This record gives sequence, C-alpha cells and structure tokens, in this order.
Amino acid sequence: MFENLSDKLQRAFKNITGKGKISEDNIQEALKEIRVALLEADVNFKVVKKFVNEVKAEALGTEVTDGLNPGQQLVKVVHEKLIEILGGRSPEIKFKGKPPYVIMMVGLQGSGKTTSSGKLARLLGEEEFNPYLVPCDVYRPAAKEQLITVAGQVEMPVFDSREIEKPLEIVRRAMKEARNIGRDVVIVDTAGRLHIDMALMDELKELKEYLEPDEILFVADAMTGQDAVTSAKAFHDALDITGVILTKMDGDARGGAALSIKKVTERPLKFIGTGEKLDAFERFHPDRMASRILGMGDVLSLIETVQKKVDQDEAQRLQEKMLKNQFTLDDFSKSLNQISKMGDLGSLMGLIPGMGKMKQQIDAQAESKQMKKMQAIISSMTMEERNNHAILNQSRKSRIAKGSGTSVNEINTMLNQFMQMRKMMSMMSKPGKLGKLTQMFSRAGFGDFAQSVIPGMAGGGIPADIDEEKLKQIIEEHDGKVPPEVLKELGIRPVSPGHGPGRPPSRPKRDRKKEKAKRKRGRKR
Ligand SMILES: Nc1nc2c(ncn2[C@@H]2O[C@H](COP(=O)(O)OP(=O)(O)OP(=O)(O)O)[C@@H](O)[C@H]2O)c(=O)[nH]1
Repeated sequence: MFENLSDKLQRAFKNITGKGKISEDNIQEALKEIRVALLEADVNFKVVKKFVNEVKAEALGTEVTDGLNPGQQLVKVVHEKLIEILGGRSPEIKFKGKPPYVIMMVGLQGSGKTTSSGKLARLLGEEEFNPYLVPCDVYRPAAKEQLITVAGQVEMPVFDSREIEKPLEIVRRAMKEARNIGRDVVIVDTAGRLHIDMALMDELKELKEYLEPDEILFVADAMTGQDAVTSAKAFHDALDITGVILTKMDGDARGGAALSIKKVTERPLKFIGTGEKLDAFERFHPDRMASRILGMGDVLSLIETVQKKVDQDEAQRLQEKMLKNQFTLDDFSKSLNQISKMGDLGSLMGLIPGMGKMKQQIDAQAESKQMKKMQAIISSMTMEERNNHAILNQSRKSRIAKGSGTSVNEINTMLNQFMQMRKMMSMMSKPGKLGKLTQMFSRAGFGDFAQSVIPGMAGGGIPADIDEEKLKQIIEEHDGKVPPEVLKELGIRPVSPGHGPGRPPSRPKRDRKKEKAKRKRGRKR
C-alpha cells in the first residue's frame, strides 16, 4: 500500500546523495519532496508539518556517521522519525487485574470489526489465552450470525446472544458464562453505524462503564484515509480508546491513516488486518512499517551490518591507502575479508534497494567463490610479494598457483583486476575529480552506495584505460549530470558486486555496422 510513497521518498533521498555534508541548502529540496510525498499519501497536514520540521532539525544537528553519505544519513533520520510517528515501540495488549480480561471492539459499520474480533481471538488463542467471543450488535441479527460463523472458523467459543435484545444484558450474561467455562479474554463485538451518532456513543459508554474493559480497540478501515483518522478521534473523545486496529492494509490505500492515527489520537496502532482470510492479521511494529514505507528498510539492516561487522578504522585506513595509490595486494586481501565478513553476497545484495532484480541475474554464489579464490591466491604469496606485486615473475606465479590450487592464468586475471582498481582509485584521488565523479555516479544512480560502504568495491565500472581528459570534459559539459547512455558509451557501467572484484570491467565492443548507419544518417541531414 505504500508503493507510491516509497518511490517518492526514495527519489527525494537520491537527489542529495553524494554531496559532502548535510546542510540547509542541500536538504531543502529533499525536505520539500518528502512533504509533498506525505501529503499525496493522504497524511494529515499537521502531522506532515511537524514531521518535516523535526526531520530538518534532527538532520542538521546530526554529525555524519562514518561510512554514511548525507543521503543515507537523511534516510536514517527519516526512518527514526517515521518510527516515532507510527508509535515508537511495538505496542502491547495490556491486561490488568484478574481475568476474565475484556477487549471492547468499536468502530463504524463495515470497518472490519467482526472479522477483526475473530482474527484477534485466533491470534490470542495461539498465545497463552483462552478467548471468548461476544456478539453485541442488537440492531442487525446478521452481524451476530456473522460473528458466530467467524468463531466457528477460528475454532473459538462464542456466546449465543441471538435471543437477547439489550446490549448490557448480553455482556452481563456473557461475562458470567465466560467465568463459568474458564475463558480468560472476552472480546465484545459492539454495534457499528454508518456515521458517528450520539445514541451509539451512549450505548458504548454504558457498556464501557459496566465492563471496565482492559482495552477499547477502535477498528478503522485504512482505505477510508483521513476519514478513519477523524472517526478515530471522535471515538477517542467519547470513549478514551486504548488502541487502533487498521484493517484492509492489503488494499491500495495510500497509507495516510497509518501515518496519522497515532499523532492525532495519541493512541497506538496495535494490529493490522492484511486480508480477508482469518489469519491475515498481525501485531503492528512501527519499525518494520517505517522500513516498509521507506522501501529501504533493508538498507538500514545493511548499514547496521556494515557498522557492526566492518572495522571502521580499518576501512578508513584502506581507503586512504587507495587514494594515495599505496594500496597493496595485502590491503586488497584485507578489503575482500571485510566484504566477506558482512555475509554472503547474495543476501547482501538483497538488502540493497534496486538490487532485487539484479540479484536474480548475478550468480552471487559464483562471485563469493571468486572472492575466496582471490584470497587463496594472495595468502599463498610471501609478505614481500603482497606488498610489491611488481616482483611477481613467472616462477613466483607458478609457485603461488600450486600453493593456492589455481592457475597462472587465474593469478594474472586477479592481478589485472587489482591493478585496474588501483589505477581507477588514483585517478579519482586527483584534485577536483573525486567530487565530480562521485556526484556524477550518484546522479546516474550508480555505485555511490557501494563506494561509501564497501572498501575495494568502489566504482568498479570505470575502464582502466579511460581517457581522463575526455571524461573530465564530458562531466563539465553535462554539469556533473552525465546521462546513463553517455556513460555507457564511455564504457562506464553501474557498480554491482557482479562488477566488483569478481569481474574486471571491459570496454564495450565497437559495433561497426551501427557506426556506419549513424554516419550515413548524418550525411543525409
Ligand atoms: N481485504 C480485507 N478485507 C477485510 C479486512 N478486514 C475485514 N475485511 C472485509 O471487510 C468487510 C467488512 O468486515 P466486517 O468484519 O463485516 O465489518 P464490521 O465492522 O464488523 O461491519 P458491521 O458488522 O456491519 O458493523 C468484510 O467483507 C471483510 O471480509 C482486511 O484486513 N482486508
């Protein structure tokens, strides 16, 4: 349900990746886009205003963490703020005193109250509870019948209220029965109306007074957007609800209700309905929802993995050596080691947004094997060889091939790869180039992310024999925003683990037929 919002937020973040530091200037545009994205997702305007202001204040006051660029930093702040507006910690059902505990389900007609009562009974029944369902809608006999049917489907006992006409009488007898048969959670499905009306509220207040429920859960249909928020507020003002169940989250609602309800009612979203089936019901976790909304929750796991598993000082040291053109095979091996510490490449790639599709195309297992092979080759070298690859002659290579169970050919391929990487890094370290190149790649949607977090994987898509002057000229001509087609013509490809240490980048093949056709077209014009 959050696809549109996710897309728009991701676009907002992309625009600031690659710039040096978070500043008022470079996040202004992103904040504007975040505001529009949230409003378009039907989030309450007051909530949006507060949210954007808080994100701004937080982002500007945050030190950029090692290994994160400003775009990623902003993602982190927005993620934290989203968790906050969604309710912070995962809310719990609160039971106090002695059983039987009581949960009152309230809400408008058709919001999903009866279905959710059954779903909740099923969920609690799977835990340590023994729920008891009580149909209390005396105005529509069909509603009572519906709960009786649902109870049968979830295999939970239900109080037969068909012959009783007064709601208060129903709950009085139902509570007695619950005690008699040893049920410890009574779920009361109250009547719904198409609109909020005073008679209904009075009835609910009376029931509340008698039952003294542990929880009053307001059931709202997510598809109704801000109307769900408005009615939640009205029910809360009358009944002091304890939480919200948002149903139909599987539909194509824009998500505004989920994002506004906590701030507007000050009551947490406790459960979500995700389908018509009776098992399509979950406890609500603000952090998981925030990740889902950002469509990059997995990036946060990746950042966490990087922060946890990669030795930041070592990564920094390796990067400095790369930039000074002092990167040795020993450093290369250490950098491969850092990458493999983070987990297998396949699952790592699944954490990078947009890599999902590529994951299927790239044989991550083969890439991991290739990395292991490289490490085996390097570890069969003497320290002298690792620190000075220039001394690797034929006889040394034969010895290393034997020691690592590889071939001289494979050693040459690896050395080629290593030297291309060194050359590329030294090129990027020349004054003025790093910034522009980084900018160019991030704008083109390329390897900026890999570049900042994975030492040794940086910018692997640049051919080693590229004409630097020509590249510089092209970057300037396009004001740093070189279109992907132009990059492709230069033989620059997106960075991915598939183009990282595993496979050396190659120059594109010339298509002489195409070139001829192009010249011909030119002459005709
Ligand atoms: N797709 C989807 N449908 C749901 C969900 N929850 C409930 N529904 C459907 O919404 C419709 C209304 O649900 P009910 O449980 O009858 O709603 P109610 O609030 O009890 O309505 P009244 O009994 O008339 O007050 C039914 O067709 C349910 O199957 C959900 O999470 N996803």
